Amino acid sequence: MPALLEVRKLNRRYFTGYKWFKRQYKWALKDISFSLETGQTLAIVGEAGSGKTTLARVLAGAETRTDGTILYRDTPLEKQDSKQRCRLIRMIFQDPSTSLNPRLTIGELLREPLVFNTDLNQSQSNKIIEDNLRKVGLLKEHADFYPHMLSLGQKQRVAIARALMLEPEVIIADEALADLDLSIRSQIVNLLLKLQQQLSISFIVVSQDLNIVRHISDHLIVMRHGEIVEQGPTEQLMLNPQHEYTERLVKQKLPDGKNQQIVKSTASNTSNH
Ligand SMILES: Nc1ncnc2c1ncn2[C@@H]1O[C@H](COP(=O)(O)OP(=O)(O)OP(=O)(O)O)[C@@H](O)[C@H]1O
Repeated sequence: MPALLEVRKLNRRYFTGYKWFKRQYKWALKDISFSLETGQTLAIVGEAGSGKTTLARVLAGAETRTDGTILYRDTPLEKQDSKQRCRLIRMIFQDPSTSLNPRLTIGELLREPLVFNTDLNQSQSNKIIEDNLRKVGLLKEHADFYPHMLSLGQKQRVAIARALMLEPEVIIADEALADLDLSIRSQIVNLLLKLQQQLSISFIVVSQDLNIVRHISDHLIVMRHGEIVEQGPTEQLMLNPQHEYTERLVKQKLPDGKNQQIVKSTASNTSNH
């Protein structure tokens, strides 16, 4: 069975200007290869500037790649039509306060992806909006609210509902939990795990927070200067890092990590994290 997503030798460079009349480039991604299975969570970690966001954006189609291949079930992603591709991979951003248009109600924000990508009528769309608000723990009445009327945690739930609207197979969360306080963050982690169990969604989670990463991910990619320095099962990488950089990262961000059990949580056992 082919992987849901397989990424082979992905590169992204940015033009940075001229030096002695020669074009100069910055390589944000160098020969990135990995695969993602259905219902699994892949976490991408690394210091600032290591290429995590660029990778997330290239995968989501928000950024072009310089070269390399992305296969969706053995077929190049670009062979999917653009609507199909939009449905396949959705993205959630760090700050819902800026990613949600303040002039639109929650209902209008959730309706947008349906309007652009489906032929559903008003009442069919209303039903999907209501269903997805419920799935993320909000009420159907929230459809009439504006973003500023919601807490940060509720806004991030709306962002998740918006990502769910087209029934994607992959959701990419770029530091989507970073701005939330600890208890709200636990609730959102729990929600993501519950959605994954119910809907078999695969997640790609970009995070600097190794505490979150170890609870949420099955596989881990460690990036540095645009390259993958190490990848493998999360537990294995955190308990027995092979690369000096991974070891340093684990020691730095998870000082007592090696003494703690590192397993992906299920929705039912995360309530006290
Ligand atoms: N549009 C661009 N033009 C030129 N360079 C860019 C551009 N976008 C990103 N870069 C560079 O590519 C590298 C990777 O950036 P990226 O934002 O992907 O890193 P990151 O790991 O997500 O960092 P952070 O954790 O700070 O978000 C950085 O050196 C950055 O300066």
